[in-house]
Amino acid sequence: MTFHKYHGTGNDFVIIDDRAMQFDETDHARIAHLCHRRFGIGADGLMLLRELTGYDFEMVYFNADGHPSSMCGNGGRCLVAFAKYLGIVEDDAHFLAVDGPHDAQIEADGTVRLKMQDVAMPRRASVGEGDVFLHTGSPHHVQFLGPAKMPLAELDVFAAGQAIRYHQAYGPAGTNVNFVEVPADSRQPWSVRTYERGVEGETLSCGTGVTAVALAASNRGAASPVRLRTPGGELEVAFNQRPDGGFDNIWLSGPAVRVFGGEI
Ligand SMILES: N[C@H](CCC[C@H](N)C(=O)O)C(=O)O
Repeated sequence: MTFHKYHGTGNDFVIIDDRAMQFDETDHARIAHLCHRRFGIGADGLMLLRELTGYDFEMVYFNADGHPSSMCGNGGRCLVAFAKYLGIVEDDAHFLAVDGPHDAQIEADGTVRLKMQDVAMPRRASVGEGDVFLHTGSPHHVQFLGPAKMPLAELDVFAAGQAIRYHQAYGPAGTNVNFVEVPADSRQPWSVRTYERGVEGETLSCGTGVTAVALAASNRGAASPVRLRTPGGELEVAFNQRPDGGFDNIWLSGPAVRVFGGEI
């Protein structure tokens, strides 16, 4: 069976064209093995592209722990790029993911723009002074590091992220955790580092995470489109804020790169 390795600003994935429905999605141990950084191919997640009536394709997503999870923004962008690589789509895509339908556009330079589901108004997080929580297809806790706090580059994201991810306030499902450095000028990129649930560590970027950060930053002076700087590269989030404080017409944009392929 052929696999394809993609990354979107360093958030990386094993992708399989499973239109023939050959892959056993219940074999969580095998998925975790394929994502293992030493004993497998290595990835933050694995995705299956499958056929579905009424859509160009269906996105089936698993975290590196081998279990299915909520929406993956960078994964969705990579799967659209893969669908073009397969010749399934040209420059527009309409697919179904775990959180519902998504539209996407592929620009001439390869940038993939992914429309996200509407997002409710951010709510005060029940852990962390001043922290907020949003669900952007995946659950995200957002902590803005004020000037008095440690610089983002020096933060122990694993320890700080793990403590919030497993905090009782988030129950057994937990959450992803994003730490944000507020730029002096809100038009500059907002720097983000993310601890990802289901990877159980820091990823080089997180698409639904930077989406949560951009929307939360809109209440701190950021205006659409917001540029987000992650250790894996730069992403952009455009959005409309509704009168009720929620958000719609949300687009996550950035690169999606095919790295290599092989057989498993
Ligand atoms: N780990 C996330 C799913 C992947 C999110 C991330 N890779 C993205 O790009 O949105 C979760 O279990 O909620």
